[in-house]
Amino acid sequence: MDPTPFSPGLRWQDIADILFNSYILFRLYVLFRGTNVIRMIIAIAMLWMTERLAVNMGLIVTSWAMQGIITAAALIIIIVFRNEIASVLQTRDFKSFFWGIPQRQVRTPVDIIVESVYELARRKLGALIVLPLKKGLEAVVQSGVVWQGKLSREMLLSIFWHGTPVHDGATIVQGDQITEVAAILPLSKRNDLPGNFGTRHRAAVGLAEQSDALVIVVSEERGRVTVFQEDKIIQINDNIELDRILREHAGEAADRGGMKRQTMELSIAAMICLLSITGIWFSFARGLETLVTLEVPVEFMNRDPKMEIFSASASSVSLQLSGSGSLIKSIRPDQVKVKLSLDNAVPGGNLVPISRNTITLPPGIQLKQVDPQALEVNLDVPVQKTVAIQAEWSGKLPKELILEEARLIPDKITIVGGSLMLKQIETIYTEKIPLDGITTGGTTTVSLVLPPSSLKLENGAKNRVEVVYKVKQRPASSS
Ligand SMILES: Nc1ncnc2c1ncn2[C@@H]1O[C@H](COP(=O)(O)OP(=O)(O)OP(=O)(O)O)[C@@H](O)[C@H]1O
Repeated sequence: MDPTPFSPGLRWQDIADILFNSYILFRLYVLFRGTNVIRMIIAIAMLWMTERLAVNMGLIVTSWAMQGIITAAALIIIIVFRNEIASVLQTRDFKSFFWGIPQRQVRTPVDIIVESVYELARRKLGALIVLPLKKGLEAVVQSGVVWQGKLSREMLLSIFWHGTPVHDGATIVQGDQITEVAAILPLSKRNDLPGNFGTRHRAAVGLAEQSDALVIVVSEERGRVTVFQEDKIIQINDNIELDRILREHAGEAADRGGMKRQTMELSIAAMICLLSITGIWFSFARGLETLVTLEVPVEFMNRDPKMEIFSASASSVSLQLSGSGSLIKSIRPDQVKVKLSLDNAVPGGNLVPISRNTITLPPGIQLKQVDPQALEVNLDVPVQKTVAIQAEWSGKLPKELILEEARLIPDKITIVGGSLMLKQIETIYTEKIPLDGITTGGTTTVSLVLPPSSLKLENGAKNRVEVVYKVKQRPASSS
């Protein structure tokens, strides 16, 4: 099939690659949407794009600085938002990582809060309850104790009971969950606050000023309930009024998750994920084509177990590969393999071709050239043979002497090699023993010469023989 102009040579694996990674990115977005983490991730993605642009334009210092900022920002995300990340991960079940759209706002059980607040007021237990809306609170609230518990009247009463170690500070309620307790809120610096407002009330005013959260205070001294929203301070007269205000706040939160709005938001997010991954994929897999030559060792497979490889014309081959610069740079040696099958090999010489399907390459890398294109591989059945050893003399004795006798110890040796090779070998020679300079008999120790390197001596046999020789005066008649 002729590939489209947009996607020259795009394989089904490439499409699967893009779709799979886009889906993973989309799932991350779904998990973290609405939190500050996602805003930071988007900021990092934009920095990364700027960095790529700077690299392409050759802006050395900008790209270098961007890289540093990206690394620092990634660390900052993990450190600053560790509670938010933990709370997202802990409140989701395994299935929701891969499927489904978690409701961003589970409706806050207003009646439970109203009932608990009035019970706290009746018992004169001081309380500070925060109901966040859209903005994350990490930047303004000093995190207290992460608390993953379903909201209930009993839970709220026990948190603010004096004997509890976490009764100091604020409790944060998200949807139907208590997510944090003993949190420290920023104190307001306003100087027009009523005289009876101590630090609890001042902390409530401070948070309401700096976020869109609604804060409820139960006064320990007077048992009064006050609600703080933006710069408003609402003295609550009865539970009906509190119920109304909380419902308005919860309704606003739920509205933000309206179906139409949500579908629109998720469709745009899915689109952006798909476009980003496609962009990354193309810049990664289809960047400027780069060539590289690798020397790869050859692996032989499927050899008849009775036979051995006695020699091969090369132990490695040179592969010329092409692909995008980033893919070429990321090749690991274990990803490139040349595996030659010897299942049709016969004893003796075999010409084994190195074709494309004997070479394993990482995805996205193309083979341009192989050198050599075939290997001469010598296989044979290994056998043993005992052969005679002969001394190899070189040079000449002084004129008046002749070699009377030469004895080798041992005079036979067992060698191991391919049956075809051994058929032709009856004698093994010593290395050259120079005759020049010999004037008397003697003994010398010399090595053996094993002609083809594939021949070996039997296990334990020494590669040296002793040569005992005698010389005598040449008879006058033979000179
Ligand atoms: N910055 C803060 N963040 C969260 N909670 C705080 C903060 N400052 C004080 N608190 C809470 O307020 C309590 C002290 O309340 P304090 O009596 O000073 O305030 P108040 O406004 O007079 O309240 P109350 O009417 O209940 O006495 C502390 O024990 C603590 O639980």
